[in-house]
Formats: sequence, C-alpha cells, structure tokens
Amino acid sequence: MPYTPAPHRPRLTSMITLSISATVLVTVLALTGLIDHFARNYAQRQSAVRLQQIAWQMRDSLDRRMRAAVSDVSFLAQLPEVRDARSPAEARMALESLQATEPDYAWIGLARPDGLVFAATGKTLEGADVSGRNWFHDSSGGVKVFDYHPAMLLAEKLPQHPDPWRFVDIASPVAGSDGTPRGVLAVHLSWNWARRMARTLLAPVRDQYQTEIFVVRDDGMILLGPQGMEEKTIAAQSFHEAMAGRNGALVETVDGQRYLTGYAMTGANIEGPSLKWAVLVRQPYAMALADFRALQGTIAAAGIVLTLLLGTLGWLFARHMARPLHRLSVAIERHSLDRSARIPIVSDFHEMHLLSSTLAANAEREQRHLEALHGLNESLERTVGERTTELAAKAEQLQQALERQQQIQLQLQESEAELRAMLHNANDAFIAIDERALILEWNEQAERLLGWRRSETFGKSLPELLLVEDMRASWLSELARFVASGESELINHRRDMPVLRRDGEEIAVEISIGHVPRRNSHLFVVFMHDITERKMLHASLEGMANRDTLTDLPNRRALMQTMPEAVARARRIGKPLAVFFLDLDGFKGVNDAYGHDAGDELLRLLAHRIVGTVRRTDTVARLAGDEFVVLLEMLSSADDAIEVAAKLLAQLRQPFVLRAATVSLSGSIGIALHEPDANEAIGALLSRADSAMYQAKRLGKNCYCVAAGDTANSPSA
Ligand SMILES: Nc1nc2c(ncn2[C@@H]2O[C@H](COP(=O)(O)OP(=O)(O)OP(=O)(O)O)[C@@H](O)[C@H]2O)c(=O)[nH]1
Repeated sequence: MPYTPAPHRPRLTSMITLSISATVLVTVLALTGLIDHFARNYAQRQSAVRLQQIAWQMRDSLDRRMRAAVSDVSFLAQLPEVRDARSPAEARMALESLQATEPDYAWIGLARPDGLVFAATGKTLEGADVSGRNWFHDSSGGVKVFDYHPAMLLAEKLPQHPDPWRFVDIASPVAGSDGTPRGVLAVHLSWNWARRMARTLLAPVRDQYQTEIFVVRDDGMILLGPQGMEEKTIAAQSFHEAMAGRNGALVETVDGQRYLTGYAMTGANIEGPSLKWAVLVRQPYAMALADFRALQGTIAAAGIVLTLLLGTLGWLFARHMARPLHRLSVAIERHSLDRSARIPIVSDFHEMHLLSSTLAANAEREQRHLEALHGLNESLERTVGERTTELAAKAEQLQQALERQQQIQLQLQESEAELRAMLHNANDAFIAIDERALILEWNEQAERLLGWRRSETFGKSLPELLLVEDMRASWLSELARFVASGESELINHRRDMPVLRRDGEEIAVEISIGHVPRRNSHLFVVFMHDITERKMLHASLEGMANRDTLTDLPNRRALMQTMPEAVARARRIGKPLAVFFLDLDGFKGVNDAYGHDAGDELLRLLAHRIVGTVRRTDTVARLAGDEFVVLLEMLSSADDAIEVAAKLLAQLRQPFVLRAATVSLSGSIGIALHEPDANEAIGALLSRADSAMYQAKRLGKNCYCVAAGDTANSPSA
C-alpha cells in the first residue's frame, strides 16, 4: 500500500510541549489557587488579630483609666482636707492638687448635703445647686461611675475646646471624721482622654489601613468614633458580640460596606464600679486584605513567569526527546516512498534504539517478504493465465456439449413424439403400466380393441379393467415378483390369452409385456394383438387336419386325439368302452371291377351306414382304405359291444347301390374291450382290436372277433 503523508497531524514536539505547558499551567494555577486561599485566610487572620489587639489595648486603656479615676476619687474622699474641710479654700486646694496631676479631670467639686457646691477646682460652680444631678443623688453607698454625658453647667465655664466637652462622672459620698455626711465628691473626667488614647493607638495604622476605633455605649450610641459619627447609633454584629462579653474579630457589613472588625468589652475584668462599653476596631475588608492583594499580584506574576519558564524548558525537553524520533520518522517516510531506503539505528536512548532496530529489522523482513510475494504473484498470475485458458477451452467444450445435448434433446423430443405417434397409430394395442399395474398410457388401437377411451383408463388397474377374474391376482403377484427378482413368466414372454372388452365380450389376444427400468420406479409396456381370426383359422385348419376328406369322418389323427379323452371319460364314469377295427371283405374287387370312383362311392355309403348304426355319442373314424374304427363308450357290458358288432356286420352285408352297379360285401370286425380301471395305452388298445380283426379275417371273414382278455373270443357271422 503506498504511503500517504499526513501533513496536518500535530508533531510530537508540539504535543509534548503542549502537554508539559498544560501540566505546568494547571500545576501553577492549582498552586496559585491554594496559595491564594491560604494567603487570604492568613492575611485575614493576621488583620483580625491586629484589630483585635488594638481593641484589647483600647479596652485595657479605658479600664485602666476608669480604675485610676475611681481610685483617685476614693483617695480624695478619704483625705481629711476634704472630709473635714473648714473652708472651701482648704478643700479646693486638695481638689486642685489632684487636678494638677491629672488634667483630664476637667472639674472636681465637693457638694454639700443640701446640693450646693462647697468647693470646686477653679471655684467653678461653687455655690451652684447640683442637687438635680445624677452623680449627687445616686452616689450613696460608695464610689459610683456615671456614664458619658455632655457638659451642662460646665460647658460655659470651662475653656473652649475643639472637641465638645463630654464627661464621665465618678462620684463618692464624703463623710466627716466624726461620721457626719459632708456631701458628695465628684470628678468630671473629660472624654478627651479617651479621644487621645484612641488617636495614640491608631496612629501607626490609621492612615495606612483606614482603621477606626469605636467606643459604644450599651444603648448603641457611639461615644467615640470617626469624625461625624460620634453620638450617633451603630447597629453592627460586632457591637452585640462585644456587649455579650465576648472578644474576637469578625467580617461584617455595615451601611453597605464590608469590614473586618475586632471587638471587646470594657469593665468585664474590673472589680468595683465601671462602665460597660463596646470597643470596636474596624477596617474596610479590602484594606484588611491589602497585604494579601499585594501578595496575590506577586503570586500571579510568579506563576506566569514560572509557567513561561517551565513551558520553555518543556519545549526544549520535548525537542530533545523528539529529535531522534523525528529522525526516525523522516527515515520511515523515506522508506515508505522508497523501499530500498534503509532505516537507521537511532541510539540516543534505550527505547529509541530498541524501536529503530526493531523497525529496521521489520523493514528488512518486509522487503524480503515483498520480494517473495512478488515472485509468488508472478507465479500466481501465470497459473491464473493457464487456468483461464484451460477454463476457456473447457467452456468451449462445455458449450459444444451443451449444443450437442440440446440437439440430442430435440432429437429425443422428436423421437418421443414420433414414438408416441407410432404407438398411438400402431396396429397393436399399447398400454403402459407401473409396477402396481396402474395404467399410464393407452393408445388409439387399445381404444378400438378394448372399447375404453384413453382418458377413462388413466390410473386404473389393468387387471381389474381387462382380465378375467381368476387371472387378476396372478398378474399382480407376477409383477411384484419381477420387481423383486427380475424374473417372471409374464414379462418378456409372448402368450395368447383372453381379455375382456368394455362391453364384457371376451376376446383372444396375443400379449407381450416388456420392462423399462426407471430411476426410482418401473414401467411395463403391454402390446396386445387381436388373434380372434387367427384362432378361427387355426380351428378350421385343425378341423381339416382331423377329417377324412372322402367320408368326412374323423381320421386317424382325430381318433388318436379322441381316444385318450374317451379312456379318461370311461375311467371317470366307470363304464367300459370298446374299440372296433372294421375292414371290408373283398373291397379291392369293387375297385377293380367298377373303378376307383365306385370304390369311393361305396366307402362313403359305408361310412354313412356305420354312423347310422352306432349312437351319436360314439365315434366313427376312417383310418385308411376300407379300414374303419368305431369307438363305443358308456357300455353297460361287453355284450353291448358284441351286439353292436353284429348289427354292423348285418349292415355291411346289405347291398350297396352304386351309380355303376349294386354290390354286396361283408366285413370283418376286431373288438378290443377296455375296462374303466384298465391301465392300457391307446396304441396297445388299437393294436389289440387290429389283431382281433385279422383273426376274424383268418377265421373266414364276415364275422367279428373279440381280442384276447375279453369275455367273448369267438367269431360270429
Ligand atoms: N376306391 C378306392 N379304393 C381304395 C381306396 N383306398 C384303398 N383302396 C383299395 O382298397 C383295396 C383294399 O385292399 P384289400 O382290403 O386288401 O382288398 P380286399 O379285397 O378287401 O381284401 P380282403 O380285405 O382280404 O378281403 C385295395 O385294392 C386298394 O387299392 C380308396 O380310397 N378308394
């Protein structure tokens, strides 16, 4: 098969390069995805920890500050200058010395039990009535802290500040050394310390990460927060988590913005009075993951570089790997176009060496096979050519044979038609039957001879149609015997037999039956010829042969046929018979005297006279000349014969009136008697009668003589 190059098929180098590149790409993408996933989680965790730490720091700072304030107020309330102050100036000094150490105490005052301010830092509000303030009337029972509130009376007394004055009040009841109530000591802790603290904490991260700190009161109001948000309410999940006493960080969406928020609650770990605030430190989620984003870009760039690098390496590797294969494929291509081109052994690496050496060996083997095949093909073509010529000759012969067969077939058909015509027009009746004697064919002569139409006979049994009843069974058995053994009296023998015509008349036919063997059956052909006329002619000739032409009596021949029958009858009926041998005495003289014709005339008269003397059932025959034999049957006894002999002798003595003359003669009779049970041959019986006649002649003629063995043996006249 010619080699067909496939220019559009991908090259191995491309395939390996593509595979490596695809593998690298998938690997890099998977690694990038994994790194991205872990980096994102890590970055989120890091940011959450950082925000949480800031929240904790803020919370701790608030708690520390509140603890310090409570401690300061407790300490101040125990000072004798305050408890037992005799004048406002004395108390004021103690108050202002504390304010000097802690400037965030915006106002420190001591109110008397009647609600008027007794002493205060900077004399502010001294004499003013503060009995309506929470810190005054709710501070019984120890130090208390009062939540964030705006400045009321002090707003106008205190110096102006960029941020509005907000305070957290810490108050403690004051009792004199003698235990008498001296009023309530209150410190107004300016909220500026909290703002400052928040700024301090946020300073390192705020600008870079947009971190915000919120301090939120339990009713949701923001006490401390970014510009413009303070004293507004916030509804965030982190707030609720913090107010529930939990610390941590979460991702939440507030006002449509996604944040990572760290949260904590103040006052949870403080003994003594404190305030429960939620400290929330949040950062926009995108900013929280800013480091990760930067890292993500780096990972993607590294992935691309890695992909390109590994892809290039893959391509170089593929080229290196495919180069020997390419050399081998070029050689195979060349070998496909030119079978004599050798396939080189490529030994760059083991597999290629194995492959190229195997291919080279295969190519060599294939070349040898091709040469062998070529030789075989030439031989085959030669053989096919010879066989084709032979076949053509055979076909020609077959054609000629077919033509000859067709001619033979035509001749056969013509012969068959001729034969059929001959059979139908034959003089003999022709009948074809099978082995069961069923009629298959019936010609016109058979129609004429037997009276049956051809169409009436098909399939009918020949024996039942044509044979007398007692012949039918033997016919069928003879046919069967022939079929079984090939022998039969019936087949291939010519015979005369009677057959029945359609009208029931019995006719004599000469019949011959021939056998025609067939492949799986037998055909018998029956020819019949009507012999009725011949039979009649035979009978006529037979009659002539048995008659004496002169006297028309049975002759010797007829007598010899009749006598055995008569003897058989005698035995059958049990009655004797007698044979007379009669001879005229002196007949020769008539011939001599009157001529032969006169002798003939006398013999005819004599015959007539003898027939007239005996019974009609008796036989009178002329043997020759003047010798006659009379056969007397059904005798009662020998006397009957003697009586008849006497009568005959008397008749013979009567004159014979001839045309020429009247003559008188006599006769001699020899009598042989035959008893019914005697076993004597016909010839012997006749001979005895003849002998007896000669004895009568010797005794003087004109008498009878009974042959020896009989009762009467004496001559008589
Ligand atoms: N007319 C005539 N004569 C015959 C015929 N056949 C034989 N004859 C003669 O009959 C004679 C018979 O001979 P025989 O019986 O010896 O003569 P016969 O005179 O009767 O002698 P006996 O018998 O001794 O008395 C011979 O002369 C024959 O020629 C015949 O058909 N017609």
